[in-house]
Amino acid sequence: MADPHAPLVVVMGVSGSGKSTVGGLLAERLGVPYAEADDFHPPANIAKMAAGHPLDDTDRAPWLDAITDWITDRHGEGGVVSCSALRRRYRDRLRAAAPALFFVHLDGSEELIAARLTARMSHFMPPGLLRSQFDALEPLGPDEAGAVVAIDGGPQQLAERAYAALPR
Ligand SMILES: Nc1ncnc2c1ncn2[C@@H]1O[C@H](COP(=O)(O)OP(=O)(O)O)[C@@H](O)[C@H]1O
Ligand SMILES: O=C(O)[C@H](O)[C@@H](O)[C@H](O)[C@H](O)COP(=O)(O)O
Repeated sequence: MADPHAPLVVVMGVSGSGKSTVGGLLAERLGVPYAEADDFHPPANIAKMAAGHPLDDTDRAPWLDAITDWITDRHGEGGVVSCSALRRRYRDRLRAAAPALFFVHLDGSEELIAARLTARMSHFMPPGLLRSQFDALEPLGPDEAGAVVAIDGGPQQLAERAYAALPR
């Protein structure tokens, strides 16, 4: 039976902030399924980013729709999805699928994230797009259910910080 208290969490932040790493560990800790937002992009979006161009709202629409469907399916069952969710209106869209959706924003300096991105191997996202991600980023508003987690620390430590930040 569905657990009405099963947490449904979006791990958000700019490219390279650690969403996939921390999201996977958090899902394990919670014992709920994990989804990687990059898997929801149409191939054209991946090609555009790989070619060094930031996505716009039109590109992101089908991607957000697909993530919204995943969240709708997990509503009442719990789950963790990594998704940059940079703009408030993107988060509003995701939240419409599950009003109790909780956002964990992985927050760190551009310098630290650029260093991690540059070291990351075999990924389509060029580090040169990081500035555009910070430009698009709208931090969580005071009326949004969520928490900011600082990314200075190892993956397990950050997953514990994220876990501790979830509503009880
Ligand atoms: N807490 C951390 N400490 C050091 N390196 C990290 C940490 N979290 C993630 N990384 C590394 O930084 C890079 C970006 O992390 P990733 O999870 O892919 O970020 P995102 O999903 O937000 O793009 C990867 O190479 C990952 O192994
Ligand atoms: O909306 C966007 O501009 C993209 O979705 C972007 O935010 C996302 O971060 C990329 O898919 C790169 O993937 P990583 O975040 O895993 O680097």
